This record gives sequence, C-alpha cells and structure tokens, in this order.
Amino acid sequence: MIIAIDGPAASGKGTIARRLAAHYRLPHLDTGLLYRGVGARALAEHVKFDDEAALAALAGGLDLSTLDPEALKAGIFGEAASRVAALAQVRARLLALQQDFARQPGGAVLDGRDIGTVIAPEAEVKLFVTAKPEARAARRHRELLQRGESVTLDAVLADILKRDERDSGRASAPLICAADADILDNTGLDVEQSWQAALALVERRRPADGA
Ligand SMILES: Nc1ncnc2c1ncn2[C@@H]1O[C@H](COP(=O)(O)OP(=O)(O)OP(=O)(O)O)[C@@H](O)[C@H]1O
Ligand SMILES: Nc1ccn([C@@H]2O[C@H](COP(=O)(O)O)[C@@H](O)[C@H]2O)c(=O)n1
Repeated sequence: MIIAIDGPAASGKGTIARRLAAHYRLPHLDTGLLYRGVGARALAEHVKFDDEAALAALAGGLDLSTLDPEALKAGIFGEAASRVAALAQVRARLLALQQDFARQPGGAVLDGRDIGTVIAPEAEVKLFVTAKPEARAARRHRELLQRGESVTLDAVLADILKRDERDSGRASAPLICAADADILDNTGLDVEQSWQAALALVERRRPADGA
C-alpha cells in the first residue's frame, strides 16, 4: 500500500506520516528533506538560486543516507528548499529516487507536495493535510523556538505565506490537492485529534488485503 500525504508547510503532514508508517509498519520518506538537502548544499557551496544546471547537479549527487533531518529542519533551509524546488531540472533529478521508494515491495508512506499528483499518482491512499496559515505559523513558531531559533511569529507567518505561494504557483509539480485525495483540515485539532482523523480516513480507503 502506498500512502501519499501532501499539504502546505507546517500542516502536520510529517507528524501524521510518521505515525501512519509506524502503525502500518511501512517505510517513510519525508521528501521535503531532499529539497532541504539540495538547498543546504547550495547555501554551503554558494551556488546561486538561479543556476538551475548547478542546482540540478547538486540534486543528482544527493545521498539520502547522509542527510541530517534534525539539522535540515532549521528555518533557513525551508526557504532555500522552496527556491530550489521550483526548478524543473532539480525536481527531475529527484524523481527516480522518490518513485523507487514509493514502489518498493509492500509499499511506503511519503509526504511532500506532489506525492499524490506526480510521484505516486497510483497511491491507494491520498491525504491532503491542511490548516489555516495562522494555525500553521503558530505550530512552526513553537517548533523553531524549541529548537532554540530566535524568530517572531509574524516572520514565521510571512515565510509560510511566501512558501505557500511559491509552492502552489510554480509551473513544475505545484502544490495542489489530487482530485482523488481526502482533505483533512486540522485547524483547531491537536496532534492526537489530527492523527485520529487521519487514521479514520486511511482506514476507509485502505485495500482489504493491505497491499
Ligand atoms: N494538529 C496539530 N496541532 C498542533 N501542532 C501540531 C499538529 N500537528 C503537528 N503539529 C506540530 O507542528 C509542527 C509542524 O508539524 P509537521 O512537521 O508534522 O508539519 P509538516 O507539514 O510536515 O511540515 P513541513 O512544512 O516541514 O513539511 C511540529 O512541531 C508538530 O509537532
Ligand atoms: N515533495 C516535495 C516536498 C518538498 N518540496 C519543497 O521543499 C520545501 C521544504 O519542504 P518541507 O516539507 O520540509 O517544509 C517546500 O516548501 C517545497 O518547496 C517540494 O516542492 N516537493
């Protein structure tokens, strides 16, 4: 069974994806980490965000096993990720890795922006997890403060709105809800309520044999 989870920044899709993976004993890929990894290397190597060929080369050389999820969750890499993610050549270089992960025997859980539309349109279960920008900003703000980052709620909200616009407006694999996805708006739901709502939606769609 492939479970595809998409949605805007800080909607809680990663939290849900990790729990679904544990619940159904499926491998999980947070695809945002790939773009964050490319963005981080671009910053480290001073590659300009309009140098598509050079950024695509970085994407082609990405080694999943060396990515540090904790470090890549820093706010600065979210913005860098969304800039490199707008480039078609970068996305093309990351396509096979994600599709291979999705199509492994037994299935997988992937979360991102284009999983149900581009990476695994054949997924048996698709969730589009969303929440009002103010709710998402409050969550991300809390998370960044816990990480020790000094940032205002207004700055986080502005970043989220900018990223939403860039991710939804780009020509290549924009963030859109797949026509056959279930929408979960978890504004006003806490983590546990959001998880229970997601699980109920997945259970409704899950193939009887779990394949
Ligand atoms: N329903 C919820 N209510 C409150 N906080 C939540 C909820 N769901 C997730 N969170 C918290 O919000 C933050 C963002 O959640 P998460 O990382 O799952 O979002 P995401 O959509 O995967 O974000 P990203 O933009 O990095 O892909 C985390 O700190 C998480 O613990
Ligand atoms: N499938 C995906 C996943 C992510 N992106 C881009 O990466 C940025 C960071 O993603 P997070 O989920 O870690 O916040 C995001 O803003 C997207 O621009 C993507 O394009 N496709």
